[in-house]
Amino acid sequence: MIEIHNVQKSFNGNQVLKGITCTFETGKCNLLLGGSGTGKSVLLQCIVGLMQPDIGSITYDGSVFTNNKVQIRQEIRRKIGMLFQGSALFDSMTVYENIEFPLKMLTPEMTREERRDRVEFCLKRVGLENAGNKMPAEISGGMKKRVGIARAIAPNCTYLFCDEPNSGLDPLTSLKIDELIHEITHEYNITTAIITHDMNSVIEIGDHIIFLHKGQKLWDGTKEEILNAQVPELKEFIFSSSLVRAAKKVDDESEGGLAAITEGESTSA
Ligand SMILES: Nc1ncnc2c1ncn2[C@@H]1O[C@H](COP(=O)(O)OP(=O)(O)OP(=O)(O)O)[C@@H](O)[C@H]1O
Repeated sequence: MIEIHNVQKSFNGNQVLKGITCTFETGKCNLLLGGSGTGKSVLLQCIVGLMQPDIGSITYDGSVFTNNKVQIRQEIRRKIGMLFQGSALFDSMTVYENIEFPLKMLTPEMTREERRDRVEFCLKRVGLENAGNKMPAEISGGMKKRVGIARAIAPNCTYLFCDEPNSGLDPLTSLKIDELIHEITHEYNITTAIITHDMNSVIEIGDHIIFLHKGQKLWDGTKEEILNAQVPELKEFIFSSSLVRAAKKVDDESEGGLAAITEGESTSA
């Protein structure tokens, strides 16, 4: 579990994070939801140590991360896997080499054969067992995300951070990437945090959702609870989604629209 307590961050007098307190639960997809400019990326950067909060604390499974000794921060960092928005693969390396890269960096004690077994396992787990020799330029956006996921989990990460994993993908590919992240999270009991403003993802994989608005946490709960949340800013955000509006229309006209979605029946599409 990652515990975030009263995290504040300002830039030149502009307070971007106004005292965020929340938890990312173990073995769950924790979604950081909110509109543009609400501070999701800044919060994520503070959590992984790319940025220092002005005030507040971040604790990983009981180990304090903020302002702790370099060695302890490095130990925590080694357990973090990142899936970047644009996948951020190394263009000059093959898919195999991209996935092997963090193993070489983080686990120098592994033999070449052990690395090969791990890379092949991860490639298989993300459904790319035949793509190891391809270059990033030769594969689709969805495949690149899969490689990014394989690279993130290769060193057996305990924590997985995904920055808008669906950006640039068509709806069906987005759904498959969401499902893959969700499966891996539950299978390996990873604490996963996902930045998103996609209501589809909320409905598909939102085990725990944290809604940010103007640098504040206004609500958190599950995907089953979110449609009944009585927070005006959250309601406005939810019903700005055309998917939810369409489902509500069905709900109003008959039975089962929104309920059907929250029960996951939309995945059959
Ligand atoms: N390094 C920085 N220096 C100054 N201001 C920054 C910096 N990083 C972020 N900001 C500001 O912080 C605010 C929140 O930005 P952030 O990127 O966290 O939003 P977001 O919720 O992730 O938005 P989006 O969904 O559009 O990516 C913005 O006003 C942004 O301009």
